Amino acid sequence: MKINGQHYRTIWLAQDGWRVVVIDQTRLPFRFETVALGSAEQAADAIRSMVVRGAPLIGATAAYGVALAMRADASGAALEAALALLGGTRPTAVNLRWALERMRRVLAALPAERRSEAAYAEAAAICDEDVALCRAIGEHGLPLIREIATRKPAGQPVNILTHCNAGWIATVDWGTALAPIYLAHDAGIPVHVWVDETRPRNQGAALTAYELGAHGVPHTVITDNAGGHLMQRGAVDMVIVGTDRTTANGDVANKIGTYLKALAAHDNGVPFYVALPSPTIDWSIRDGLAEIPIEERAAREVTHLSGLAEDGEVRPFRVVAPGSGAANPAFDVTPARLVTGPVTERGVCAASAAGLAHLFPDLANRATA
Ligand SMILES: CSC[C@H]1O[C@H](OP(=O)(O)O)[C@H](O)[C@@H]1O
Repeated sequence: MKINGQHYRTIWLAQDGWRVVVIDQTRLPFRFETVALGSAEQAADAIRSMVVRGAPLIGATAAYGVALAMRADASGAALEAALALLGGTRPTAVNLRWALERMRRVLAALPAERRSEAAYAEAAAICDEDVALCRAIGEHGLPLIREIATRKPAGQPVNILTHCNAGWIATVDWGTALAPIYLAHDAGIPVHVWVDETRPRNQGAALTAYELGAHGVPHTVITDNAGGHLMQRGAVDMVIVGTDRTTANGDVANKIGTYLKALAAHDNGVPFYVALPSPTIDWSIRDGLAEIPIEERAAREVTHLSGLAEDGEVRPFRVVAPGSGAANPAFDVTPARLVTGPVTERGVCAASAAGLAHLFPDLANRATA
């Protein structure tokens, strides 16, 4: 996407042709800073610390992390060590496992001397495919917004609520949940986005608001607890969120708080869509609550907030009573029954095993083969 007229992806090769440059998302929205990753260890640290975040971008960064490892040592042992290191960074987003398994499939079969070049090529392919997948999600989600617009009074915007950040910053480009919104805005359909701040890391207030503002999309940041109130008063026409792992039958793991939005949407008859690129589908599981690992992050992410201090510096502030503990589950699971429809790169379907298998027979069959 564009920032100040310049087009960016979220990950690219440095001019030296081998280090991997990423945007440091922990510094946004107040500082636009990049980091050049030079090793698998640095890539793992970037994922673990959320310098890079978002399921598709985590997968892409891990793929390049393997390429960095192969450039240094292309032995079989080094490959397995890199896969284990990167695979242990964050447990919920299945794109990480998907990308690493794909890198293993390509590289394990090659002689060591060909692995580095092949790894960079495969990581680049994963990135290019992600851009295409996300753009296609935008195309398939656009009619959903357009249809609501036809039922609104002339000039009245379609009010869309989103949670966390599933924009271009969470992917290689375009985003997932925000892709249909960008396309609707660019097509001249009046849209307005209610942006959940998304405690504790404030991906909504810091990243989604930053993205939408840069693209000129009207939006309002709200507290996480305001969404149900707005839905009760008819101020939300649809909800669209991202996902970090969706089961074969449509159960959705996404940022903590998503489930509560789905409950409020269900109670108020508001359509609840999940933007779902196929690498985020875990075909091996069907019970999200029982089988999706939920990341527990540090209590400090709850007890402290990072923000712009009066002196213009970005620093953390304590917002919880000293001595109080904090729990920090980073995701929750929304059962398929609360999901109106996954919006995938192949279309919108029912949130069910049949719905997903109908759109992806090639992937569903491979999983059960
Ligand atoms: C397009 S994936 C975005 C997805 O990732 C976020 O999690 P995190 O910020 O912890 O990486 C959140 O669940 C978003 O919906």
